[in-house]
Amino acid sequence: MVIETSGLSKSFRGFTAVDRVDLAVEEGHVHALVGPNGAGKTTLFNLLTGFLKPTAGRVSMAGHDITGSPPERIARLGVARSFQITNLFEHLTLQQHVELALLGTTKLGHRFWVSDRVLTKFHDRAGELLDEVGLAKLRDVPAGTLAYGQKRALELALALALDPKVLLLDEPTAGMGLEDVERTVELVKRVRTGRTVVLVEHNMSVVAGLADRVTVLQFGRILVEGTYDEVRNDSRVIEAYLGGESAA
Ligand SMILES: Nc1ncnc2c1ncn2[C@@H]1O[C@H](COP(=O)(O)OP(=O)(O)OP(=O)(O)O)[C@@H](O)[C@H]1O
Repeated sequence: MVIETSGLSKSFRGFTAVDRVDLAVEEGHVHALVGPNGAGKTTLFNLLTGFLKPTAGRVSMAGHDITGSPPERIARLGVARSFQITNLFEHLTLQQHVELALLGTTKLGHRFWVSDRVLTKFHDRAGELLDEVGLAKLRDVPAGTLAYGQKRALELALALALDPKVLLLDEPTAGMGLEDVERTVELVKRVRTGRTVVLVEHNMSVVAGLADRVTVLQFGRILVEGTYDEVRNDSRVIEAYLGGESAA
């Protein structure tokens, strides 16, 4: 197992958002976390990446106990995360974004100033990564001019620049139109090779198309786990979603 949690819990002022979760993610799998709004998916994600510290329980990543470790240490173990909320520099080009991400993976990234010559070294690799996410043609435009789906693709390129063993995707298709959703599914299929992917995803056709394994959360707990076909026909899952809708 590349990711394992045991009894993982997170409470906010007495409210338990993640409740004794035992999650096991197999190496090479695309593992989806689904569940109705407020089920605890994002909180669990934040616990896996170190953005939140658990109230109880343990997390291990690639055999290392990372319980309570800061995000930087977890990232150094080969874990990269693509954020739901884009955090790009409007005026930097796509090429510059990826070059800086690549630079960040080296010791040079800690220097305040780096020569153009050094940046040039990353030029080719950045081009390859942009090509991988379908943005090669737009390499010289400022990120601020990109459409929403393209910004998400750029974010993925920035995560891939870290060459992660584990890629965590937080609602990669949120806010996308059908065409971008389909493109993103194809993209994830391409970049999953040699990696483990954990994704939080609301769109069930995306989950169906990508996930080897699905964990359904409800009220912070694991409700059901299995393949997509197993969980989609499970009466508890149907109930959880219908219950969520009627309450909304
Ligand atoms: N920082 C926080 N302080 C207090 N409560 C929080 C905090 N973060 C999350 N919660 C609560 O924990 C519960 C789980 O939230 P979380 O965002 O993890 O759910 P989710 O499954 O990701 O939902 P969604 O699908 O709507 O994104 C919610 O009831 C939320 O209000």
